[in-house]
Amino acid sequence: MPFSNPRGRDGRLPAYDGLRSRAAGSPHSPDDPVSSRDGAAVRCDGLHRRYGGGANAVHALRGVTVAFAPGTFTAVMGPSGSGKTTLLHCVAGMDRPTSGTVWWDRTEVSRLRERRLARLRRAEVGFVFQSFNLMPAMTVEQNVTLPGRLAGRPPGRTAVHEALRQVGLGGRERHRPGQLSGGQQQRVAIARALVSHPRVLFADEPTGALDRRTGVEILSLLRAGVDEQGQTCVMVTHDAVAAGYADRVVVLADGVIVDDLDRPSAAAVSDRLSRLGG
Ligand SMILES: Nc1ncnc2c1ncn2[C@@H]1O[C@H](COP(=O)(O)OP(=O)(O)OP(=O)(O)O)[C@@H](O)[C@H]1O
Repeated sequence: MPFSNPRGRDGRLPAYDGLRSRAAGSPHSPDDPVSSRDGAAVRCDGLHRRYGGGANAVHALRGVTVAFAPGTFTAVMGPSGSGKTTLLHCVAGMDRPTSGTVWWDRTEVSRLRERRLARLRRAEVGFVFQSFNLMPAMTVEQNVTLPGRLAGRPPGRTAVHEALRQVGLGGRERHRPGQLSGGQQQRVAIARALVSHPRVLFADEPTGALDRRTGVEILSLLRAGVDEQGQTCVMVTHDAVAAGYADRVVVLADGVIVDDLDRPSAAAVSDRLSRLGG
């Protein structure tokens, strides 16, 4: 879905009011960067992911090494089937690489046993999906608290209300997802992802199911989280202009990184992708 160019003539992104007031309380604010072996919030080294075996094996990732610095917004792009979602799932601890390592700060998560990984993932990683993935029978408030409750660290009521207020949904705590628009549901998903102040927010095509205007609101919200809270965000997208909200664009093709672009224009991204056939 195409979006209008988010940057003004001065190259700046439009301001968004959401999330601003949480900056001071964030454990990952720009003044307090997450420390790690090399300063990265999350990194992976030599990541391979093979699905199946023998003649039917699919090599989705073929040696990906990439690090995401704290307080930055990265877009992951590439043709369909290039391994974007697989990379996101492996780095977010939702899938196991066949070989290679994934680090969150000083913890090598690719070595952790399932239970410990699940607990750490719920506490340290936020995930926003294209299809929102809310529980329809639960209220908005219950949806936002669910990952924390599963991790044994339920967020306080004040934190939940504050997170909802910051995504523009104050007063909707008792609504069910079915009573909200698509954009509002994605805002609930963002509040759910951010309420625990995750090390990294991963988003897989977060605007893919939304109209253009609503998509821009969601991208602005993600951008504001980076600018105002020092949130680290990694987003898979097919849209070059959506990628314009990011600081950096990592381009995948056939399971390897073929480009790593610093604040490219939408035109430069489109050109790179069209040369890849994406
Ligand atoms: N569970 C699976 N079993 C087998 N093959 C898979 C599985 N998941 C992904 N693949 C394959 O791995 C490759 C990479 O898939 P992936 O979904 O990561 O690509 P993508 O770049 O995110 O694609 P798209 O843009 O179409 O969503 C594809 O060839 C895909 O068919």
